[in-house]
Amino acid sequence: MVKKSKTISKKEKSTRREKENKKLDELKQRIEDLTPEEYKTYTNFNELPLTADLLKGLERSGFVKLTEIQKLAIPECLKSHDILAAAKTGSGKTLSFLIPVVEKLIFESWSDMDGLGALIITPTRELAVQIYEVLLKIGKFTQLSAGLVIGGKDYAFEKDRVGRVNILIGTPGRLLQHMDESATLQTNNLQMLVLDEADRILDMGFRKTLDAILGQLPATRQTLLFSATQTKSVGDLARLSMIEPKYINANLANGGKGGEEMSLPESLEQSYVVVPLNEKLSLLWSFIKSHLKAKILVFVSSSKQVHFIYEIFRKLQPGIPLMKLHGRQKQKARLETSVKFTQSKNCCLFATDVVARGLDFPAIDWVIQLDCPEDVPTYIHRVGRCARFGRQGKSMLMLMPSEEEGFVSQLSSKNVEVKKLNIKGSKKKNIQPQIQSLCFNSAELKYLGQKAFISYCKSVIIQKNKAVFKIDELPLDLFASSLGLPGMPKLKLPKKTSDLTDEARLKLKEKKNENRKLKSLDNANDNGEIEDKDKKVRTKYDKMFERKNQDVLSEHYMKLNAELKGDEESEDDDDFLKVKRRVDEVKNSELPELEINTSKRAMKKALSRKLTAMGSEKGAKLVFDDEGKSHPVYELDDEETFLKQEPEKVKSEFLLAEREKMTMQDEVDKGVAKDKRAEKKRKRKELERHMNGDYSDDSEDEGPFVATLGTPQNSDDENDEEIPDLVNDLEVSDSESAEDGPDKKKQKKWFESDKYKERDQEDEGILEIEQPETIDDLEALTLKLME
Ligand SMILES: Nc1ncnc2c1ncn2[C@@H]1O[C@H](COP(=O)(O)OP(=O)(O)OP(=O)(O)O)[C@@H](O)[C@H]1O
Repeated sequence: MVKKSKTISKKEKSTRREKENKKLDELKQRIEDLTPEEYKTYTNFNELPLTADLLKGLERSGFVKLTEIQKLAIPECLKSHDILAAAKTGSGKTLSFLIPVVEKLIFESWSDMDGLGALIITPTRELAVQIYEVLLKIGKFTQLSAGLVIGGKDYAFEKDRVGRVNILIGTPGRLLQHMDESATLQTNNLQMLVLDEADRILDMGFRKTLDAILGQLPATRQTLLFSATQTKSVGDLARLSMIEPKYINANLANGGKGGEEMSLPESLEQSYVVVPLNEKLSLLWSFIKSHLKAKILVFVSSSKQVHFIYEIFRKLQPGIPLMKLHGRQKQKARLETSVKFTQSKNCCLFATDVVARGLDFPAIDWVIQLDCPEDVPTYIHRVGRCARFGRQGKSMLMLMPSEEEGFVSQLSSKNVEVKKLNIKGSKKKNIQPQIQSLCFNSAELKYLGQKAFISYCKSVIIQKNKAVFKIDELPLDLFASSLGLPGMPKLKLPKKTSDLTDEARLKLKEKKNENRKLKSLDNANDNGEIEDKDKKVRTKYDKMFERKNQDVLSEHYMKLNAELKGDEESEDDDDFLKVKRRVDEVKNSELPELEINTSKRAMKKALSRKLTAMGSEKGAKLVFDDEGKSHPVYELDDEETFLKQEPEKVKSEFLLAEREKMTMQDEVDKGVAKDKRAEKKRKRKELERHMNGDYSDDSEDEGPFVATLGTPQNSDDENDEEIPDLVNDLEVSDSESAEDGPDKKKQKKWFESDKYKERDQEDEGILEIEQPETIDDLEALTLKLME
């Protein structure tokens, strides 16, 4: 039997269109007539004058009741006002701007021909992904297309498609890159600009990039600014060309704690402890060990610290899954960690402030701040990662004695009351010896520790808030020991930390946020591809020698590197915080081994020898008497001097030092023995292979050395240093791109998977869609949304 296809006549079509237009006109009228008195009484989304397609998307996504900020902001945004909105963390700001964005374009009957209609800018990639996910869910039944400017696709692919989306979400650097480079991206028709976490985007670090973006947008657009901590700077508003903006503060409306602008959820329990810098890691360890069933988010100041703590704790095995997330990771790793952390019930994530803003991880039990945040807004955003949308959550801030007074008073001046906790001595376990032992046995860990030390010092020095951050009062030598370092890395600190001018600080922030890919586009070819002129295979050791701040690695490597580089000055531009160089001491005799043989195995052997040498007895120090005879130093001490040194103390110190040496030597011996066993095994296998007539090259086989020195993450993160901060590649899809794009196969396959089951629903052909888990999922979902 031939199925009759239902064709719609032209007349039917135009009647349908007329009906739709009539409905839209009615809605527009309702919006115009809507008064605050009226909308303040609303409780559900369906009371708002919203289009049926969007209401359906909201309902299917489980959004029924309005939150305070949604009730107040959505009607005013729909009325086309410029908006400055503030509301507590986790109170539903995302929907407050996404709903008006979608509605605005529907009211304007926006189509692919109209180009970019709305631009949503976020400070971090993870936040952009989250907003994109929410948009896909609620916009499922609309005809609009959306694009996400984030990692993984090649530039030419993006360039073609970026011009065909209606709503674009991204981070400032990558957006600007597309505005500058993609001819298809036309912004002159833009209706709406949204800055989520506006104060962060407007802050000094993003200033130049944002100004360049704003310069390309039409002034007639509507502008929405959302954050938990809002700017009211007149200068900022002028920069954004906002016209008589409406201030909406949901915190004041529902009487948040203290009626403050920066109030926090009532369900959040906040506390702080006072702990010296050198005891922080031990305290963190003890905390984690006593909360193995919790979901914990730990904030530290820098990527290097995250990396180091993660590696150390991983080796010490606390008994809870550990993760790390920071801006120097590859985009893929960042997204994978976000997904994993979202899904985990008990785990501990070490992160930088890249996670502090806007990210919505479900059910975090504890937010721990290992390092003091730069200001109160940052504190609020960090603790706001838990106790979201009515859930319970706890936070603990670690303050050093020198920070306590300053920061606690700054918190209370903003009505943020934090309870002081005293940790019982018995609850604390000192893990310094274990960290020292780990660093002693691993040059890589020691290197990470040194980098972590420098990054932390740098993060303190660049702070403006001198009532809290006082580098001169920190026990830096003890801190270095707590990171397992044999001594303090040699830092050249500015004479007075106040020497750092605002301009220097601004430069540093800008440098931190700058899109290195954008910068490198200067060297791009016509397709926008960046050509690596010196492309060659780089070994782990090449990377080691290419690292910035080489000097902290060890004197041995430092000397080698200086010689190899012909004593060039490093390009490290941290001119206020430089490590002193000692290149003059290099001897040629030290070079041949590395110059000639850099195969992995040879390097492993060399390092193993180095470790052995480090553990072995050093030559004894001798002094010479008048007759030229040598004696051990202690022999020549007279009794009086000897007694002055408190013999008992000297004896116990000597015994302790010897015991430590023996423990360390034992570890080294074990390592050497293991190496030898592995080498024997390799030789035996090689012999067997040769006997079987196999003479293939085996120079790249992985031996035990890799297992001792590095970790899979390490090698990743070495690359990370090279990776642009905002490597965001676009994932845009529309029906056309799905037909002809290179990813067609992949997308098709994705739709065939049982994740996205099509379900016939009488007249609508509704898609039942599970939560997307990967970027590919998202991409395909976008496609479906636009079909
Ligand atoms: N009306 C609603 N009904 C049910 N859940 C909601 C509603 N609005 C938001 N949520 C949920 O509340 C959580 C927090 O929302 P959202 O991320 O928008 O908060 P936010 O105010 O932007 O937080 P932050 O200041 O940290 O960025 C999300 O999981 C979201 O799905």
